[in-house]
Amino acid sequence: MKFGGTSVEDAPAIQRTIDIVKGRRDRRLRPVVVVSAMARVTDELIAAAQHAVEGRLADAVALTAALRVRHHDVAAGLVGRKLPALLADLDTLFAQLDVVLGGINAVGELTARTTDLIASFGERLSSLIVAQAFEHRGISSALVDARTCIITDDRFGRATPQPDLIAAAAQAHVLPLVQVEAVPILGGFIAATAGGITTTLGRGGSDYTAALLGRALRASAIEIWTDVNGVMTTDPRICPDATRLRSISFEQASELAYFGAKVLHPATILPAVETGVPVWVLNSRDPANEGTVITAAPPATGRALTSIAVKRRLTVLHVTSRRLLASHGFLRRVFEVLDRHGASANMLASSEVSISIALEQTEDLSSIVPDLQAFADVATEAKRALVCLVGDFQERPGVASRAMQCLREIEVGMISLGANRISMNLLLTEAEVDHAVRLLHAEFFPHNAATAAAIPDAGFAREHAMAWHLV
Ligand SMILES: Nc1ncnc2c1ncn2[C@@H]1O[C@H](COP(=O)(O)OP(=O)(O)O)[C@@H](O)[C@H]1O
Ligand SMILES: N[C@@H](CC(=O)OP(=O)(O)O)C(=O)O
Repeated sequence: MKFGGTSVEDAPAIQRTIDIVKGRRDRRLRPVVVVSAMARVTDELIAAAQHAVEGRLADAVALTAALRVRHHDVAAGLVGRKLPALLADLDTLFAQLDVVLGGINAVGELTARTTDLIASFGERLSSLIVAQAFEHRGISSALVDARTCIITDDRFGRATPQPDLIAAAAQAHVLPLVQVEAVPILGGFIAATAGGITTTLGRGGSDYTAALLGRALRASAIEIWTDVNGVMTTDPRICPDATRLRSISFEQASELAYFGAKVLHPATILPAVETGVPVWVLNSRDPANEGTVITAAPPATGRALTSIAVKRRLTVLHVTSRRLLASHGFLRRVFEVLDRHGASANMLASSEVSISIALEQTEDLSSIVPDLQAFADVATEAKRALVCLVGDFQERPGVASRAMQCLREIEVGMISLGANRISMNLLLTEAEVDHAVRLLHAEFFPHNAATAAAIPDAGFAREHAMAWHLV
């Protein structure tokens, strides 16, 4: 069971989280709990590191002081007499954090490795509080440092998990607790190399931690508890009339997650696909809601589209070969550059002598562009966003033309269709993307509330949610 930042953001949220876990235990299930940092904490830790490296140590320390007050306040609402000991443990972590920030400031350098160390404090703090809060509620639990279980390579910032090492570590550190009916509590997102250096799984990576542990422990379900009723027809922050999907396939959910549906980390699905374990997305503010179940073969919905995702902060590189004809080998050279920088293209369009590539703004563009300019002309367009329409494009051939007709007044910079049977991607400016999503959502989900009620329930949802257990 993974509880995201919003599910542990304050004392009432943590109490709701404990109620949900207790509900599972009352049904004789044996949960393992993964928690994220409290909402917005990871962003603030990274901002503090940025202040420190840019010479503003006072601003960095002011941010950590505010985080300290917030964590103290949350702890005060949860643990009764054990509060002084918990505050002392929290302060030990805050003191370590300030030492690292001081080091960043002194050296004037912030590496990916140090950023991971700084970011790790969010989950280390939240898991400490949550574990104590469980104890205070009389639920036997144990804090497990995720860095002893989630072993990765040393690709700091987005490390790659090592499944065999994770399986062995989870069997050694987590399973014995489950067997004595204690609830293991781990921070998500954080990990370590086999040599013990702190890494992270990339932003939003707590979902991935839960899925990795689920596979390692052969759990019979992975539950992602968040602040919405499940995977929706689009981001409800863009379209408040978005509705919950009762079920969705691994394949479609993975596409949505990769192309920006923040509700799920893109890698979460992989361990579940390998073991065939269902992934549930559930609302910790409304635990009675059935949520969304992600499985290999969900029931058909009869809808043309399943959902619409948005990925922002993209930059397009228009790369044109200087040899106008016979540019044999040109694409190979372009991809070699991307490969060298570990950059992956979110979207591509090509002609004989040119290729347009949408990359995440965070890629190392200041190195990629000069490397391409060694053999090509490069023009860039920043502030682009990708809209990903997910559905069954093979069964419903008219979807693409309907989408384009609907966006006739919006400039679409690139289109990608046909790479698979389940998605179509459109590239727009960031300024127009919300409007475009609202138009598309109104077109494909016109009477959303009414249609949702009319779709037959997956039927197995509630029963299935109650039936999982560790095998
Ligand atoms: N298709 C979608 N379905 C549901 N939520 C979505 C979707 N796309 C984006 N979101 C956003 O994802 C948010 C949940 O993700 P996140 O903020 O990371 O939660 P948590 O803190 O629980 O990990 C929702 O509040 C919603 O705004
Ligand atoms: N705290 C990390 C990991 C995470 O998964 O968070 P959340 O579950 O709140 O998206 C982040 O902000 O990236």
